[in-house]
Formats: sequence, C-alpha cells, structure tokens
Amino acid sequence: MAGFFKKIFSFGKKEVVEERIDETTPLPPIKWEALEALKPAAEQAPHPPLDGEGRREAAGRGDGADADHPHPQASLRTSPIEGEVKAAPELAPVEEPKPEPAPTIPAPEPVVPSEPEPLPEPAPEEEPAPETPAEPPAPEEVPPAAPEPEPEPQPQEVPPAPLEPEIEPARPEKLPEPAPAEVPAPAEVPAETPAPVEVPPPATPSTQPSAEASAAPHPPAGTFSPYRDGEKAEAPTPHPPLDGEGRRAAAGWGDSADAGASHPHPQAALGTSPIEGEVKRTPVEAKLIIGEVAPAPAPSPQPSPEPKPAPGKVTVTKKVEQKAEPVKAPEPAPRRSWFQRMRDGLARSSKELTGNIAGVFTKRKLDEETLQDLEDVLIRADLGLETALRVTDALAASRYGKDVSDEDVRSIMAAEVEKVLTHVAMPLELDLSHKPHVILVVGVNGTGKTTTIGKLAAKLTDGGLSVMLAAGDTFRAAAIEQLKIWGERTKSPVIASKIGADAAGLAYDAFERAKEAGSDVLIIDTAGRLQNKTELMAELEKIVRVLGKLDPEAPHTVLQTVDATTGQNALNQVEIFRNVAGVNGLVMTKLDGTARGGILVAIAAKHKLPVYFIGVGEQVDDLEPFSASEFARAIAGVA
Ligand SMILES: Nc1nc2c(ncn2[C@@H]2O[C@H](COP(=O)(O)OP(=O)(O)OP(=O)(O)O)[C@@H](O)[C@H]2O)c(=O)[nH]1
Repeated sequence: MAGFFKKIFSFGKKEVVEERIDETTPLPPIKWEALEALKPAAEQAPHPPLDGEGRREAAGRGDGADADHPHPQASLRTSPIEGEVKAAPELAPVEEPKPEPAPTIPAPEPVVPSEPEPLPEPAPEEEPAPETPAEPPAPEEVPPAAPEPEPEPQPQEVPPAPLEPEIEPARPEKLPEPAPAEVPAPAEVPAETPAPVEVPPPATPSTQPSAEASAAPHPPAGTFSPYRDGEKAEAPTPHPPLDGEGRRAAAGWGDSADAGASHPHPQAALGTSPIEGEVKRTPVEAKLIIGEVAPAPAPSPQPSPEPKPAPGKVTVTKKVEQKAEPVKAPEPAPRRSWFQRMRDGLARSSKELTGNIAGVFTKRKLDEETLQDLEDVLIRADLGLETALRVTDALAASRYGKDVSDEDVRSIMAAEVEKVLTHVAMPLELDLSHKPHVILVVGVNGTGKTTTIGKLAAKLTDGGLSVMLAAGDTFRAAAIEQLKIWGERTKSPVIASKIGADAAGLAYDAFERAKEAGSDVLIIDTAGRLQNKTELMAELEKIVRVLGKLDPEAPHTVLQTVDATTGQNALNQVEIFRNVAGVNGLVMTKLDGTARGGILVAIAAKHKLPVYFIGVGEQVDDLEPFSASEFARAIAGVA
C-alpha cells in the first residue's frame, strides 16, 4: 500500500483522487485492489482508488498513458456512472491536473478557466476520435496551409469578444473539430469512450475539418466576406498572429493537456476566433463550415481566395477596353475621292446601261435595228430622247454597217454626254458687290436643300466668306434645328422664327440682319413643297418678291436641289420651280448610289440650267463641283 500511495503521490494530481476515494467509499475496492496490488506492479495503483472495473480497463489502456490526465478524467466519468452526483465535484479536481499540461502550454490554461465546465466534456469525447493516428497528422498538415488564410479571419473576430455569444451556438459543432487538432494528446482519452459515442463521428471527421475548417474554412470565409467588406487583407494581417496563437495553443494543448482542459481551451480559442470570423462573414459561409466542412475543408479554403480573382478579371476587362481604344485610332480609313464616290454611285446607272449596250452590240454589225435598240437603252437610262438621238446619230455617222463593240458604243456615248453637260457644268459665281449675296434654295421635299446649304456654307466659310443662314422652312421644327446644327458647325449665325411663322417675313428680316451684319452671303432655306401645290408655290413666289423689295436683284442665286433618284419627274420639278422662283442653278443630289443618274443629262439638255454641284453623300464635304467629262465617263463606264 505504501508503494501504491507513493506512486499516487508521485503523480501529484492523483493525490486528490485518493481523497475522493475515501469519500466515495472505495473501502471494498481498496481491499480488493490491495490484493491485486500485492500481485502486479503499481500500475494498477491509480485504478484501485478509482475502484470501478472501468478503472481497471482504463488502467490497462492507460498503462502507458497513465501519467496523462486521461486517467483522472476517466475516473471522473467512470465514477459519475456509478454516482453522477459525485462526478460533478470530481470534475473540478480533474481539471486541476490539466495544469500539468498547462506548464507545457501556459497560454491555453488561461482560456480554460472560463470555459472549463462545458468544454471538458466535449473535449474528452473528441479525444477518442483523435486516437485515429491518421487523423492527427491530417490536422497538422492542415495548419501549414491554413495558417496563412486563417490569420485573416481571426483578427477581426477576436476583438469583438461580445460576438462570441453568436458564435457559441455554432461552437458545439465546431468544438469537436478543434479537439481533433489537439488530438495528439487526446489519444489518451480513449478511456472516455462513453461520451465518444456521440462525439467520435463528428469529432474525428469534424475534428480534421474543424481544425482545418477552423483553419482552412476560416481563411476562405475570412477571405470571402472580409475581403469584400473590408477587402483589405490588412485586417487579416493582424489576425495571423491571433490565429497562430490560437492554433498553437490548440496544438500545444492537444499535445500535452489534450485530455482534460486542453480540449476546451483549444476549442474555445479556436472556436472563438475562427467562429466569430466566420459568423460575421456571412451566414452562408457558416453553413458551409458546419454542414459540409469535412468534404469541403481543403477545397473550401481555396475557392474562397479564388473569388478574389473575379475582381481581378474586372480589371482585365478594363485593360481590354484600353486596348480597344488604340484600335479606334486606325479606324480613320482613307476616304475615297469624290470622283470615286461619284463613280461608285453611278456604277448602278453605268452597269445597267453598259450591260444593256453590250447586249445590243455583241458581235453585231451596226444597222437600223441595233440603232433602235441602243436608243431604247439610253432612254430607259433617263438620258432623255434628245441625248439618245445624239448618241445614235453620232454612232451611225461613223460606224454604220461595221462591226461595233459595246466599248465603241460607250466611248461615243461618253463623248456625246459630255458635250451636252459641258454647257451646264459651270462653277457657282457669287457677286459680292451685293452685301449680302442672297442664295435662295428651293426644291421638293427631301431633295437635300438643308443638307446642301450646310455643305455650301462650309465651303464658303472655309473660303473666308462670312455667311448667314435663314431658316425659311417654318413648317418643320426639325428643319430649323437641322439648320442650326449646320450653323454651329460652320460658325454661321442662323436666323430663325417660330413654327408656322411667315416664311417671307423671315426671309425679309434675315436679309436686313445680313445687311446689318455685313455678311458676304445669306443663304435662305425654304420648306420643301411639291411643284403642284399652288399655295406653297405662291408662298415661294412671295418670298422672292419680298426679297426684291430690299434689293431688286435679290435673290441673286436661286438654287434648286434635284434628287437624282427622282427620275423623269425631276424634269417637271425644275420647270415649275424655274417659273415660280426663277431657279438659275441646280445641285444634283444623291448621285451616290442611284441607277438613274442619267436624268442629269436630260435636265441639262432640256433646261440648260447650270449645274453647280453634285451631292455624293451626306457628309459636309460630299458636295463637289460638277464636271461634265468626269460625269460622262463615269456614267458611260469609260475609264
Ligand atoms: N446619299 C445622299 N443623301 C443626301 C444627299 N443630300 C442630302 N441627303 C439626305 O437626304 C435627306 C434629306 O435631306 P434634307 O437636306 O433634309 O432635304 P430637304 O430638301 O431640306 O428636306 P425638307 O426640309 O423636308 O424639304 C437627308 O437624310 C440628307 O442627309 C446626298 O448628296 N447624298
């Protein structure tokens, strides 16, 4: 017995056990053990006081681990089984032995005191699971990877100690997890089998995950929400130390004191820091940790950091945009010359015409039939009867009865068309003795009056002339705004009035204003109107009459815009406007992309009015002086 007690005393902590034994009435067991003590070594010594068979069993298991706390704990639990009432008092003493491991890990102990009561139980439960050798290594491995991410979450969480209450609910689940981390020592716990039943399943699996989860999952979680919220890992940086401490404590505790308080301590520490962090981050994350931590542990941490890349991608898109910008620079593609544009525009007219001509003169001698066919082709091309006869007459005069190719025919046609146009292809001359030189622009709706005014104003202002614009189209607000835009672009003042105002009155006012301003040129826009609209045509006539009151020679130039796509109706338009407004010049618009450009030749042949410009587009510089030869060659398809 003496030796037995000595051994007990040597354990120190076990001394308490002896006293307890006395209280619990271990007398019968004492005798029984005394007998055993005589037989075996002192190994069973601690057990005797514990008395129960469980003690023996525990002793057998804990032979090697006796020194460890597990024994006291085992005794506590075992005894509780017999008389749980007593177990409570024993628990306190049992934890006391923990201090022993504490020396090894002083940090954990301080934490334990506050949570010892609840924690001790869960810890022992978890311990059994940790026994699994494979598991302990896992947690250890985890820490390395986890430490980096974990630190972040903890720091934030640590400060808000009050938040722990929220965390605690989650702890029960997590608590088992931290225990595994401490597993190293827990291996001794196995004796605590009773509780393990519940714990093991969660503990072992959870433990690793928990340890990792706390570590791995936490980092991710921390990375997720924290990053987004604070984004700044700056907060995390402070955490690392905290985590490290918590982890170290956990690890240390597990190593030495795992059995008893060690578990609660690490858990508490782990749970508090990581849990808090997770909880705050987002409920979603918490779910991940609790529910599927085990499967996710390793991957979860990784995915968490990955989300960060997402924002990185955003930056990438920005870079892409920047790259796109430089691409825009080269966009300014070289613009085709006006002639090329006119040529392309007349391509449809030319292609149809030359194609038909080729169809007539394919390996055929020139005779009356072929000449008649050619005349029909030219007329259908809107060149007009007069121009068609000029071409057929010229062809018959030189090639009648001979083989004629379509190229010969096109060449002769170009020459004859040029002859017709030469007399009308004149440059616009402005008599600046008039201050201002008044240009009245008329025409049917949509033929390009306002656009042509803008283009012309640009040419004049570019030439150093001062220009004033008058919005005589008082019927359409859009027309007024359109002219104002052109005025801004050409830096030309625009005189306008309210919708529905008298156009003649506006023209008169504008003329006076231009005189007062000393403008070189006044360009007056008018409302589009069909030549068969008597009232509108009368209004146009009135405008001309009113302008004449200020200057008998005004308007000095009356330009009519003619839409090349109009066809034969253009001939009638020019005739009417010429009679009503005294048109003395034409601008053939929309020659770009029409198959009816031949009408220009017909108009020129019939009215012999000057064609100052041709419109080959909607841009400001798409107004070109009319060239008879170029137009003729273009429409005839002659290079
Ligand atoms: N392709 C092409 N379009 C043109 C040309 N000239 C004018 N346009 C377009 O033809 C349309 C009518 O031009 P406007 O200048 O408004 O014609 P408008 O005669 O003033 O019209 P109203 O005020 O309604 O009488 C606009 O879309 C112009 O961009 C041209 O030479 N080529």
